[in-house]
Formats: sequence, structure tokens, C-alpha cells
Amino acid sequence: MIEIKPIKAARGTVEAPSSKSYTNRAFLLAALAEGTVRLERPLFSDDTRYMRRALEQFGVTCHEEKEAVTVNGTSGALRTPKDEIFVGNAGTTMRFLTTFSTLAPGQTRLTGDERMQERPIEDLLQALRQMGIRAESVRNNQCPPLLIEGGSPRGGTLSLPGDKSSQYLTSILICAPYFQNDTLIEIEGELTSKPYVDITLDIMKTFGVNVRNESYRRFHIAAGQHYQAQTYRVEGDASSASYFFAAAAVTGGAVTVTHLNPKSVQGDIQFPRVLERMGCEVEIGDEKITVTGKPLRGITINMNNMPDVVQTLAVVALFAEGKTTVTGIANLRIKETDRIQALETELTQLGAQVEAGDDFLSIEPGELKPAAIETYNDHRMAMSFAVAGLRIPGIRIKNPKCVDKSFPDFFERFQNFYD
Ligand SMILES: O=C(O)C1=C[C@@H](OP(=O)(O)O)[C@@H](O)[C@H](O)C1
Ligand SMILES: C=C(OP(=O)(O)O)C(=O)O
Repeated sequence: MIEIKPIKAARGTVEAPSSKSYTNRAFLLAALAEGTVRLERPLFSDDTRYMRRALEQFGVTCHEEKEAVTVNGTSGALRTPKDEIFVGNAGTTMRFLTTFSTLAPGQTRLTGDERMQERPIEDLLQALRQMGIRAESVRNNQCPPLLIEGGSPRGGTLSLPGDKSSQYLTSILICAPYFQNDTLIEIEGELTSKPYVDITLDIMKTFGVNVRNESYRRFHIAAGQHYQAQTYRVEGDASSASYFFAAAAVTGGAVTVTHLNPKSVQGDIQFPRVLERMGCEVEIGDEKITVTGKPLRGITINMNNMPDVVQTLAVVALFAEGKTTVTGIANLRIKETDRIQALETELTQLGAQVEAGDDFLSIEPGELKPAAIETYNDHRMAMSFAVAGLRIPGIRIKNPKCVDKSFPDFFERFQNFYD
């Protein structure tokens, strides 16, 4: 348990850690590339460590330096992992490796922690089965553990529901250039979390592979394209930066976050604009963004493009005048925890009036009071509610180590910064 001390106004400059989403994609592209790829400034955290270790089980050799990892590309010739692959609760690692496993001969078994074994993946398995691949949920409950029988996936036309997670689509997109034939992925229904697909297309392009995106409904990938060896620098994580911007917003301070690409395709790079709508001032610099806190007003906003900063916004809403309503968030219920329920419980504990539905949450600030915050082993619960502790005396965060998933030194950076 860690206690957060209130401060007058958050002021200063802090560096964002590197992007979890880009790092895990970069590892996979590098593993498939022809030749050696040097990844500069990858994120070192639980989720990316699980990815790297898994790749080593597929016979990919990596060499770690201080701020870089060198990956020896396999040109797609993977070894069958001898042992089951364990990925903790890293959604990207589990989902991305599911299609990757189809490129290795023989059977690959993938599993994760208790929560990962409750996170659905059946839509992706069904899409892989359309290529004649054997892809099974071992307990037949639509969730990991999985058994994937690899070979030479044939590609062709695949249909994939888009409403639960964009990670299924990313998983297929990354591997499709290595299928036997061209691939057409047809999305059923509305695709959720679209900017994460933009991240996928962006890094694939940098590595030399093109995808034709027809309005997020159909994606065409030509077979025979290859990822090219290169030095690739991972940009900063816009989701991780959100907690520092929120600190400025709720305390009326001014915070600059560096190691950020203001032109990034990460959806969460727009979070400062959300704070701007609530009343803050935003200044965009070269590789940095500054947010200055001002009196805040509640807003109504669809956050489907920014699922990972909904918790940050919900905490900021505690300090705004009037109600904040967030919509478009149904898939928050299948992330590290049921985030809609977790927010409802913890915000209510702090004294807010909260209404939650299948895909929305509304927060009416009330008289705020101290509490021990349950994190439900969700890194974003820990980091978001730390922000509340800058204003409300007596906020304690249970199980703060859960931040290791994406931002291992979060509390050091957060507290050093304000001391
Ligand atoms: O592709 C990615 O890197 C991610 C996609 C998002 O998941 P969904 O597409 O399941 O919303 C996001 O929540 C997750 O943290 C990272
Ligand atoms: C949802 C998240 O992660 P994942 O789905 O990759 O486990 C997250 O980091 O907020």
C-alpha cells in the first residue's frame, strides 16, 4: 500500500516511458524481419518482457543493452516452442502471439494468469479457423489457455468481428504478409479502438509492408512482403503521460511531458485536448506537451478511440464543476479488470455519484473523502487514483506493484516529481 501526499500545484517536467503498444509490435516485426533489427528505447515492463521471452521460445535471439535490444530476425522461420508460453495478463502479447503461433510448425500452447483466462479471444480463433488452422480454447470457454496448430496459413478472405478488441485485427495484420496468399480481412460491425490499428499500420509501413485500409471495414495485405532490418526508435507512451497531465489539471499546476510525439497516431496523444475541453490550456512543443490546469467543467465524450485513458479522465472528473459522461466504452469490461465496475466502486468510495451502464459511465462530483483504493491488479487503476491523492488527503493505493505491467517506475517518477 502506498499513500499519496496532496500538493499545492504540480509543476515541472517529466519524461514519459516508451510506448507499450509500439514496443510489442516492434518486437514481433523484428522477429519476422530479414536480418538484424536494433530497437532503441523499447519499453522494459512486464508486458514487453513476456513478449520478448515468448519470442525466445520461438527461437528468436535477442540481445539486451542499456537502452536498446537487438533482435535477430528469422524471415518467418520459427521454431515450435517446447514449453507452454505464459504471458501474465498482457493482452497484446497473448492476442498478437496467437496468429504468430500459426507461422511455427507444430503445436503451440499459450496461457496467462487467472484474469487472462477470463479475457475472450474466440473471435480471433474463429478467424484463424477460416484458414484451416486448428485454433482451440483448451477449456472450450472462448478464453486462453489456447492450443494453436501451426503450418503455412493460407490467407484468403477472413471475417472478423470488430466490437470486442482491435488487438485481434492487429494480430492478423502483423502476420498476414507471411501467409501463402494475399489476405482480405472483413470487419463485422463497428471496429473498436481504431487508433491502435493506426499504430499497427504505421509501424508495418516503417518496416516496409503496406496494407490497404478501406475505411476500417476491409483490410488488404499482399503476400510476399517482408519486414526490413533497420534501427527503430520507440516513441513515448501517450497513455502513460496522461497521469502527469491529469496531475496538472486537478491541481491547477503546469506539467510538461517529454519523450512524446505530438503528431503520434496513438489515440491517447489527444488526451490533452480532452483536458482542454474541460478548461485546461495545452501547449504543443517539439517532442513535448504542456498542460496547464484551470478551473474544470464536466463534459460528455465518446472515448472509444482512447480506451486506456478513460480511468484518468474519470478521476479528473471528480474535480470538475458538473457531471462528466463517458460513452463508447463497452470493452472496458474485458480488460485487466472490469474497469467500468472498478471505477464505479472506487469513485463512489471517494464520494462521487456514479452511474454505470453497459457502455457508459457518468460521474457527478460530491464531497470527497479519503479511502484505500482497490486496484484489482489493474495498473491504470493505481496510476489514475494516485492523481486523486494529489488533492484528497489520505488516499492509499493498494497493490501499487501492479504498475509494473506498463510503467514500472511510475511511483518514483510521480513522487520525485512533486517532492
Ligand atoms: O493494440 C494495442 O496495443 C492495444 C489496444 C487496446 O485494446 P483493445 O483494442 O482491446 O481496446 C488497448 O486497450 C491496449 O492497452 C493496447
Ligand atoms: C488494456 C490494456 O492492456 P492489454 O489489453 O494489452 O492487457 C492496458 O494497458 O490498459
